[in-house]
Amino acid sequence: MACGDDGKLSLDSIRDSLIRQEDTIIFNLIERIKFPINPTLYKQQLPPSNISGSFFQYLFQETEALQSKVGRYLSPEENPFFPDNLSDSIIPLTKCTPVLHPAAESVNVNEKILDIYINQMLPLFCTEADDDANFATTAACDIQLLQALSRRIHYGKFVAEVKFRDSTDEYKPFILAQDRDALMKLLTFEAVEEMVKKRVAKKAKVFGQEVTLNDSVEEMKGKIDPLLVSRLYDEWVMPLTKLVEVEYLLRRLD
Ligand SMILES: O=C(O)C(=O)C[C@]1(C(=O)O)C=C[C@@H](O)C=C1
Repeated sequence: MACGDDGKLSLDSIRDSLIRQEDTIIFNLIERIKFPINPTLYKQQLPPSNISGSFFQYLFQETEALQSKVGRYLSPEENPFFPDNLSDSIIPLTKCTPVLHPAAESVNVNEKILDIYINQMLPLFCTEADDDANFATTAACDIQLLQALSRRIHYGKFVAEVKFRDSTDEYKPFILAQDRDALMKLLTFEAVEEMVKKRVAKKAKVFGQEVTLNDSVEEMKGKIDPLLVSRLYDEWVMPLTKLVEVEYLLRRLD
């Protein structure tokens, strides 16, 4: 959502952005699964070391701190994983009318995303082969992928805002009653979710194809299992997006 795009805010335009973000997530996944899990990266400090926490945490925190200095977290689309570790931006804030309610800043599910990523996603997508010692490169892929997942999931704030603006009378009573279940039901479109699952599986098949100059139409094993990508969206990406939507709506009238 670029600065000044408020007038173009519609459910269709927000969904178009979610569709484009699928490409980023799938390409980043393909990059990450070139490497095994590399568990040492997340578990222990690598010697010699005077850092606290895992090597991955260190790299991620330092990356965020640097990106924060150059304005990454001035964007309402970006949500930090380590908000307590950020430096002020040296880039001045662009003056544009905020699209989201100010309470949006307090909605951040990155702790959940990181936990699911390390403990459930990586074992599902990556081989458990021995560490290959490509720790820094693996972590760089992780950071890109986690930031893409986080951006997609927190886009739920924009989805919720547009749904609230389009159907204020329907949402308002449930927000006033702080009724999570009713909000969840109201914002859910099962047919859309089915389309998303099918589309990401198809994209995974196409993006993961081996491209050769040999014209014989031999089916080759793709770089990524399309069913796993569909499962990623079904079990984590869409439920977390909906959680963000509910959390945002609960605060929308504050
Ligand atoms: O497109 C929407 O309406 C959304 O809220 C996004 C989304 C998703 O995460 O893709 C989430 C909930 C809906 O049930 C359908 C799709």
